[in-house]
Amino acid sequence: MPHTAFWRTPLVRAPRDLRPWLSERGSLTRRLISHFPQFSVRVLRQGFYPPHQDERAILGLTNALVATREVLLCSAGQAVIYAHSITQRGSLKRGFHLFGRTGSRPLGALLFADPTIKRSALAWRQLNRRHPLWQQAVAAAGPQARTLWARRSIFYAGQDQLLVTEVFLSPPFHSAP
Ligand SMILES: C=C(O[C@@H]1C=C(C(=O)O)C=C[C@H]1O)C(=O)O
Repeated sequence: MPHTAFWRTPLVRAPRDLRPWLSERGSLTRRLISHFPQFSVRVLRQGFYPPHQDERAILGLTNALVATREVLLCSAGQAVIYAHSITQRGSLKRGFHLFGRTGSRPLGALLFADPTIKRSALAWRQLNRRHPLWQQAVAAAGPQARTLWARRSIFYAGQDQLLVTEVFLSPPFHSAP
């Protein structure tokens, strides 16, 4: 299943101010650093967890646990993005060997520093409270708008794939709940 399955909401539906963020093909981390003061990465969890159902279909996974990294990207201590990234266990020994050792450095800085790593097209959707990513964002960052814009794409290092999903939080990207 392509990563765009169920993630086909046209960008014109997004608030105008949010569109440049949703469509940024360069590093989102870099864009955040240039727009928001005191950028930091708060690692929520990094380890082996079951993938979400749609992630399993996208990466052709079995029920096995996948290497998972969940972070809040913050400005002055305020969460602005919830990011959820997964890759297969074997990829930690190959294309994404740095994934397990990223720590509180932004993953984007590593991905975009390597010219051999390629990125797929971006895909977008609005998440509501039934979606596990909306629930995880709320659990990590506190009350949120009823729907949140999110985007996802796959990074490729040879045969290895890393699926990165970024959820834009409120504030500053959405009005209050
Ligand atoms: C993919 C990027 O990396 C960002 C940083 C992440 C992290 O540190 O885990 C995760 C997703 C992104 O928001 C990027 O900067 O575009």
